[in-house]
This record gives sequence, structure tokens and C-alpha cells, in this order.
Amino acid sequence: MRELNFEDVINRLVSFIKEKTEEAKAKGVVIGISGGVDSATVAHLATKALGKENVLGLIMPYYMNQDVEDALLVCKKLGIEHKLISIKEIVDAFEKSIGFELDKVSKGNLMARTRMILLYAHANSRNYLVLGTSNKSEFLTGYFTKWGDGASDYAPLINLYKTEVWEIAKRLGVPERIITKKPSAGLWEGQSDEDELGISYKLLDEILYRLVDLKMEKNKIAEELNVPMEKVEYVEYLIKKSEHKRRLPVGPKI
Ligand SMILES: Nc1ncnc2c1ncn2[C@@H]1O[C@H](COP(=O)(O)OP(=O)(O)OC[C@H]2O[C@@H]([n+]3cccc(C(=O)O)c3)[C@H](O)[C@@H]2O)[C@@H](O)[C@H]1O
Ligand SMILES: Nc1ncnc2c1ncn2[C@@H]1O[C@H](COP(=O)(O)OP(=O)(O)OP(=O)(O)O)[C@@H](O)[C@H]1O
Ligand SMILES: [Mg+2]
Repeated sequence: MRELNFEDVINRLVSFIKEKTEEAKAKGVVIGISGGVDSATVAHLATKALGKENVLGLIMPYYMNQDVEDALLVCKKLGIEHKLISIKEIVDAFEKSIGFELDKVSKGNLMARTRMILLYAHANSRNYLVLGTSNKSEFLTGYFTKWGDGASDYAPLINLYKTEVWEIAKRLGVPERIITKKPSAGLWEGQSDEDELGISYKLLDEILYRLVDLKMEKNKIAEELNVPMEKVEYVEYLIKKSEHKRRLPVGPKI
């Protein structure tokens, strides 16, 4: 992987949050806190940048489980204002109004979009910005809900791979159990990013870095990483298939 000076990266991330908040003349930021490492990292960075008084954490579970405890741990450790809002009633009411039972991916996307609505309701009413938590691995593979967790005003981690987010989290003092837990979108019981994506973040990031940043030939990547060519082609397929998620809607040239 590329060699980053993580202390320098942290300073840049903190300055970025501070600058963008000032530029927007916003009073603070609101972040969805899941109990996972991406949101914990963004919350730590925002607290460093703006002070704990100007950071609002929204914990928005559908399922009441250990993740809720972990999200509370993050907010309490940082001393930020936080609210616990169950989205179960809202999501179930949506589904009832839709009139048919949603498949699990569609229902998961509905959860992610419901959280987006709650984040923006708070941002609008307080003159806050919504900070997103997407990282480069998720962004490039399309592993996020379009206009759901993918929607935000600024996404500080968007240029950092998941394996790099783990390094930053360690240096920021994110609680160990949050760093070592299996990444999960938490959209259904037992969901795991690496199982759903069909590849470990370690290998995914090595392939993405070579394909996207270094623009290496696919056969060279397979050779260098000692993996079958199909793995590299699969990652390339994920990038292509999700192109529409990385841009605003377009229409024909007139
Ligand atoms: N070629 C194309 N051009 C323009 N638009 C296109 C399109 N193909 C689909 N679309 C549109 O995009 C929609 C599909 O995209 P989307 O609604 O996002 O849905 P989709 O990509 O099917 O599902 C989201 C995936 O992200 C995962 N996820 C979600 C949320 C959080 C996390 C996490 O890590 O925390 C992970 C989730 O587990 C699932 O695998 C289609 O219904 C259609 O409206
Ligand atoms: N229960 C939840 N409450 C509040 N926000 C949530 C919840 N679930 C997901 N989110 C938001 O959606 C984002 C995307 O989820 P994602 O799983 O990719 O990140 P994470 O949970 O922070 O880290 P990890 O990928 O390691 O689980 C979260 O970072 C968070 O901002
Ligand atoms: Mg998660």
C-alpha cells in the first residue's frame, strides 16, 4: 500500500473539517454514530476540529444490540451531545405504506435513507453540516446506499482506504473494541462487509490502489499480489457497476 504519514493526514483532516464548517458559516456538524469504526473516526476528528460543544451525534438503530452500546461509548468518551432515535417505527411505517414486504437489501437501503433524513432535519434546523463517513474502499466499490449513507455535505474519509482508516482510528484513540470489530453495515442480523463484498478489505485495498491510483495493468496486479486474475476483474467490475453512484444525475446534452 501507499506509505502515508498518518499524523500529517490527521492534521489535514482536522483542518479540512474546521475550514469547511467556517466557510459554510455553520455552527457545527451532525454525524450518524453507528458503533463502527468509520463514524467513530469522523466523530473523533470533528471533536478535535470544532470542540465537543459543536458536534452532535445521532445514534439511529433499527435493531437494539451491542452496536448501540458502542455508539454510546464513542459519544460519552468524546463528551459530545447525542441523541438516541430508534428508526424501527419510521422504517416499519414506510414499509406498511409501501404496501408490500421489501427484500432485505431494499429494506436496508430504506434504513440508510431514513437516517439521512434525520441527519438533514437536524442540520437544517441548527445550521449544522452533515458529515459523511464513506471511505475510499466503499466509495469506489459502490458499497453504500445511494442518497442514504452516501449522502452528506462533506466526507472527510473519502480519499482514505478502509485499511488506512483503521490506522487513523488507532492514532486517534478510538476504543479498541470498535477498531477490531468486523465491519458491518448493520442492515440485517449477521451482515458483514467482507462477506457481502466477497473479498477482504486488505486485498480489496491492495487491488483498488493499483487499479485506480497506480493505473497498473490487470495482469501485473494479479502477478504482483499473487491472486487469480478473476479477483482483479471482479474489483474492476464493482467500480464500473457503481459509476452512477459517484456522480449527480445527468440528462442528455441539448
Ligand atoms: N446504471 C445505473 N445508472 C443510474 N442509476 C442506477 C444504475 N443502476 C442502478 N441505479 C440506481 O441505483 C439503485 C441501486 O443503488 P442503491 O439504492 O444504493 O442499492 P444497492 O447498490 O443495490 O444496495 C446497496 C448496497 O450497499 C450496501 N450498504 C448500504 C448501506 C451502508 C453500507 C455500509 O457499509 O454501511 C453498505 C448494502 O448492503 C448493499 O449491498 C437502483 O435502484 C437504481 O435506482
Ligand atoms: N445505527 C446507526 N446509527 C447512526 N448512524 C448509523 C447507524 N448505522 C449506520 N449509520 C451511519 O451509516 C454509516 C455507514 O455505515 P458503515 O457501516 O459503513 O460505517 P461504520 O459503521 O462507521 O464502520 P464499519 O464499516 O466498520 O461498520 C455509519 O458510519 C454511520 O454514519
Ligand atoms: Mg457499520
